[in-house]
Amino acid sequence: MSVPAAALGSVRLSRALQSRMGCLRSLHAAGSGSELRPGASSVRRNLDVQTTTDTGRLKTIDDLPGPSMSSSLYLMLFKGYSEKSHLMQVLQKNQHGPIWRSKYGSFEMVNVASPEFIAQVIRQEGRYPVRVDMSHWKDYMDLRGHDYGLHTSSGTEWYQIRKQLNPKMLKLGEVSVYASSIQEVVGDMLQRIEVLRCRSQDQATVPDMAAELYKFGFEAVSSILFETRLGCLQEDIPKDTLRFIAAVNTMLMLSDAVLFTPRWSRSILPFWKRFVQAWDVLCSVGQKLIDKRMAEIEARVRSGEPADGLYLSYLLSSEKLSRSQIYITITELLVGGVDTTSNTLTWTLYHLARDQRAQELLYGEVNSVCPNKREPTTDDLSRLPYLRAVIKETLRLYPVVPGNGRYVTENEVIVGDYWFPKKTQFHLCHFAVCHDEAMFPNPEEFVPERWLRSQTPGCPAPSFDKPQPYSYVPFGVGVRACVGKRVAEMEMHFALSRMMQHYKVKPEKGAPIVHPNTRILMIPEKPINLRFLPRAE
Ligand code: HEM
Repeated sequence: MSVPAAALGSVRLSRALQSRMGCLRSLHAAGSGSELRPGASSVRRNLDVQTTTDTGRLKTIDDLPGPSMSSSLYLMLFKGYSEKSHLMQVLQKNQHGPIWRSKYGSFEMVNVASPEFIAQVIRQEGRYPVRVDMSHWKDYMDLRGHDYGLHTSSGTEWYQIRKQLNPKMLKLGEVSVYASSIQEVVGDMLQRIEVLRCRSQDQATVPDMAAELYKFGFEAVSSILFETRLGCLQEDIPKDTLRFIAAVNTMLMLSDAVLFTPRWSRSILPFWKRFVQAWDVLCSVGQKLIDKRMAEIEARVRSGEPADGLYLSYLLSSEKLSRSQIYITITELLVGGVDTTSNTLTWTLYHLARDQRAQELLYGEVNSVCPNKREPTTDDLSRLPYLRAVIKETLRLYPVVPGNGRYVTENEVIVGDYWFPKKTQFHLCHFAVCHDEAMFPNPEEFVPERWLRSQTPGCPAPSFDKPQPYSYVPFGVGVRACVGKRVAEMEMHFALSRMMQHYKVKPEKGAPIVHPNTRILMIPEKPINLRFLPRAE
């Protein structure tokens, strides 16, 4: 399953993007050509960027290099890049340099693939940044009279929601209240791994780890957002939970198809109808869970008991968001928070299984901080630098959202010696930067040590320079960066440390090398089966 490009801001050079050109409204103000080319000095005022040109004049989008539409289509249709848009970033950066233009009919976008240029876009993104138009999600919300949530809203409306969510999602001290819920889910996942491996022929292999970790991701984030357990990790998953999972899947799967096809075709083609049905299930199950929790809180308050709770209780009790804003916000948080963490964990295990040296270093570190398989606490996590480095390195190799977007509406933007009018769509090519030899030596190798700043027992002394700012932004950057970052990290850190305590992970015999495909998120191109060998008590 994948999260829609627009939802996570992944503006891909792919089939999705070509098709999107018909759906996104024209991104440039009329006449963005040479008649708008300003003198450098007038535009540089108020802009926090350093730009110089030989002529003293800034260039425009028309001066940018870039592939023709036909050559991009050729790469995608005949050269196998349709699911490898992350590699297309690298290819086109090598061909055109760190800034280039892509044109698909009337849809244009500016790709930037250096830390400096990403920084320049972000510094000029404005107070209320927008990733990309989410018109198809908004159409659904409008159809049903729902409010817009975090992904869909913009301007002050987005800011009003985001302001309420940040304190309980991004403050380290605050997110530690979710630790026990996450640990409970991790415990269930370990039990499931045990059942699956014992059931396998060799008493070790768990097939398709991505699918198993998806269930973990769904359960973990739901346990925080809905303050309830959905049973995703049970042998018999409850019917309503299956409907819920299927609805998230269908909605995301159809999201691009709905965006690709013109509005007039919605009554003829099946996509829109099924998209609406999926959203309806998603919203109704979500709403049912929220209402149930609300009734429980009210009953506790009536009987004089404290209404302690996690995230939902906080939102409900703060009364800063309307009930309908809460419904949609929680649902959108869920949509953003499942396969991002589960795919990252899958890639982490894939690499550790193939790199026993790194796995043993990690095991040694976890074991020294939490001996005898003691469950790590949030305090322990701060004493596990190698654990954090392993996750960081995985997100460098496989930034699960490989390209981010900024549709800058508030400002004109200067990048390098180019000037862009308001309403320019930028594509921040994070994957290309993370795989740039100049930023990260031996970029294709899995080297967690490059993230260590102090000596870790058993590890070589750190010999890597601190990464350049903006060269590593897997959670996005700026005020619109991922709101679930801290929760995601906690989930991944607890899950990985406890898996290491209990098992040595190895690849299946003769396991193939698995490369990523980008279907909006970077997912394994084929199932990853792993052997779990219990560690001695
Ligand atoms: C490995 C895990 C994750 C990664 C790599 C990731 C990455 C991202 C990225 C790149 C963005 C776009 C940020 C930008 O535009 O600058 C984003 C946005 C978002 N993410 Fe995550 N994410 C992860 C986990 C989560 C989780 C667990 C949740 C929910 C609990 C979540 C909820 C969201 C939401 C709601 C947004 C939109 C924020 C807004 O528009 O204000 N993400 N994420």
